[in-house]
Amino acid sequence: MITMDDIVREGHPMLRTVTKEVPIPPTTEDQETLKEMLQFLKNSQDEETAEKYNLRPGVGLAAPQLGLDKRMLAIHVEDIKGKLHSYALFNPKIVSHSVEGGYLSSGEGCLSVDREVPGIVPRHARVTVKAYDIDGNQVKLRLKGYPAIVIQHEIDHLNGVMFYDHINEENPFHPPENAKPVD
Ligand SMILES: O=C(O)C[C@@H](Cc1ccccc1)[C@H](O)SCc1ccccc1
Ligand code: NI
Repeated sequence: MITMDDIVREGHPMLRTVTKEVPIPPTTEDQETLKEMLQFLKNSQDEETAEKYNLRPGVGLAAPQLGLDKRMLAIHVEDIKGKLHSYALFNPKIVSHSVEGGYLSSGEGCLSVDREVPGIVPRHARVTVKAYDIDGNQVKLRLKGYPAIVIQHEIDHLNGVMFYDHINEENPFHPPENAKPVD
């Protein structure tokens, strides 16, 4: 099982790498890894398991955070209406997005960053993502709200981008133009 020991931290070169597409159909090895990534998120959100294995709660995880040069990610997060968005994706791509921006008013964190970095992270309010599911089938997701923020955070990891790269240095809490808080 994946634990915090498997997650690379700031300074690791893979966190600043534009990662490689995964061959489709996926190999059994890549399928197993992606399944473990989703299971990590479920484990991290289960109080007993998280305490037993000292897991930080996570709503998303990208393969480069495990030191893997692969474009694959998992998200496991409820939206504001309580609908669960649980996805394990190969080669995700944002194919369109809203003009309107969105952000978490409390800012963001990262399992690969062992420090607080305060500030608003400007993102798109809504995104349409094309990807391949665990079986190698093409999927198209239209996400808004918190799930949209999470998948943008994870796709950033596939491109070597950290959440704090987006924070306004002069005024970290300046609300971005034409954007709304999603939480
Ligand atoms: O490091 C990661 O990629 C996982 C992040 C994902 C994240 C996405 C959007 C906004 C904040 C974080 C972790 O989930 S950070 C820990 C966490 C857990 C629950 C809720 C918010 C943050
Ligand atoms: Ni992160």
